[in-house]
Amino acid sequence: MDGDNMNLPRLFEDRMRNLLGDEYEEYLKCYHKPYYGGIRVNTLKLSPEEFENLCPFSIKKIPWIPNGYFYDTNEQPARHPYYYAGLYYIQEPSAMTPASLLPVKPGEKVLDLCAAPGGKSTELGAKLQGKGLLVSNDISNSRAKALLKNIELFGIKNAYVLSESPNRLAEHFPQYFDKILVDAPCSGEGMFRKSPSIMKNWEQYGVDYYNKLQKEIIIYAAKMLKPGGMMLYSTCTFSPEENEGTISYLLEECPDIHVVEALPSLEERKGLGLSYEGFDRGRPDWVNGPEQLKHCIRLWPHKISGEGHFIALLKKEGPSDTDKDNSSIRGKILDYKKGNTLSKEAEDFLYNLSNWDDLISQSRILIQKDRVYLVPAEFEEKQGLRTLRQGLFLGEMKKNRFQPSQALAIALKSNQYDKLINLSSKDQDVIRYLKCETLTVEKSNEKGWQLVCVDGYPLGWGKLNNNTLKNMYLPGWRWM
Ligand SMILES: C[S@@+](CC[C@H](N)C(=O)[O-])C[C@H]1O[C@@H](n2cnc3c(N)ncnc32)[C@H](O)[C@@H]1O
Repeated sequence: MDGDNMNLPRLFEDRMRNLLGDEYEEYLKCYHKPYYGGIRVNTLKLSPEEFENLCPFSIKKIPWIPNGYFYDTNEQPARHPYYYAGLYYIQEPSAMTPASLLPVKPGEKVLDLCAAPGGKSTELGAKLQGKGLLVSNDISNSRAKALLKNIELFGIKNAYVLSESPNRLAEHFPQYFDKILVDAPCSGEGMFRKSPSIMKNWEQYGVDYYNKLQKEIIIYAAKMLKPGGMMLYSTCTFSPEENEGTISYLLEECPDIHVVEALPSLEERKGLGLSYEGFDRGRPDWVNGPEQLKHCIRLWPHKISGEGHFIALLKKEGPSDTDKDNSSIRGKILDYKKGNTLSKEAEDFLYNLSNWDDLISQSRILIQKDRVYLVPAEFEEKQGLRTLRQGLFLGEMKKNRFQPSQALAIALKSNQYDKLINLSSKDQDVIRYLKCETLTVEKSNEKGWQLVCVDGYPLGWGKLNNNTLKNMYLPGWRWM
């Protein structure tokens, strides 16, 4: 068996043969197997059990991800209204592993340094359950826009989306974060099967180019980690230089950081109903590095049902904060610019949402010009950072009207707003709504803003006048 019909770079083949020895033939067979599609449930909106009952596709549990499923790749989960309701993220199964193994607790300050398009940030945000702070960053502004959309679609309220270089962030956030994820740019060897075009990039830049970048990034990340904090480094590549090599470099530069065990104990696994069968360990011998690299995790496509990943969980020495749930922080109306206050219409709209008190007990209101935001109470405003989003954009005050935002609609639960238009996912009107068309509805006596839902999950706003629903769905998100 060989990978010839994949046209793998010759140098890559030689390197892999060298690394894998007897296993190399097994590894090559993967290039002739179908791709594994994965769906990860958004636990901000529903539980895995609720999703299993609702799911219109045939799915099977991913053994190592509590909220992850394989789906039949003949199906198109991105072409379903539930996708537009933010009920799940479509993600390759091994790429679900890093965020699932970083032990994030509600109330913590979490950084995702290389976050776009958000595959891991959306899970970190879900783990925070609306409490604490998520800073999601990507150096690329265009990629950060895709990240922003996914953060909003997931209904994450307590996120800042930034587009900065790691060194600028490190200047602003010294020893600030409880948890950091560094899903580093890499040579992408684990992506060759799914996206053969990545091979050209590999040949052009090579392993050394990325390794230099990774070493820079991980040192800046280490500077932003609190004593006692934890950082998870991951790549989707196999080369030892970019994996054990980067971690070995970090351990030398930062002697207060150590690799720790990332997988739950056998007993915990049983309790959680999870299995890590096929997971391999890091290889200190490949980089002449310290024994602790054995705690790293290697996912190989010939050993698990996924494309492959490298993961290292790291801890900085120092006391860990055990209970971070900061629900005691009381909310207050915070107006950064004196003289700007909520209009009566905005106040009426927002204070009439059920559980509004709960929302602002974790957050503060920020008004900038006519735009109203709910920002995490934990965050101190940082001047001069390229910011795509600060907390949850609630809406805009326009003369004597308040226009609620798409982000607010999708962050709400249907029981938080009393004027609902709830469509069935089988009703063609759902697609018409998502295509931004005007709908005719039977409800005629409730003028004004309506929250349009699919099977009880919010999609966006509409404005009702008699039987006509003016479509207020965000045009940039519409069904194409
Ligand atoms: C592997 S991808 C991240 C994927 C993302 N974590 C996810 O799960 O959707 C790596 C990201 O690093 C970003 N990147 C590239 N160079 C960087 C740098 N010098 N500093 C920070 N991020 C960088 C890229 O724009 C890219 O989005």
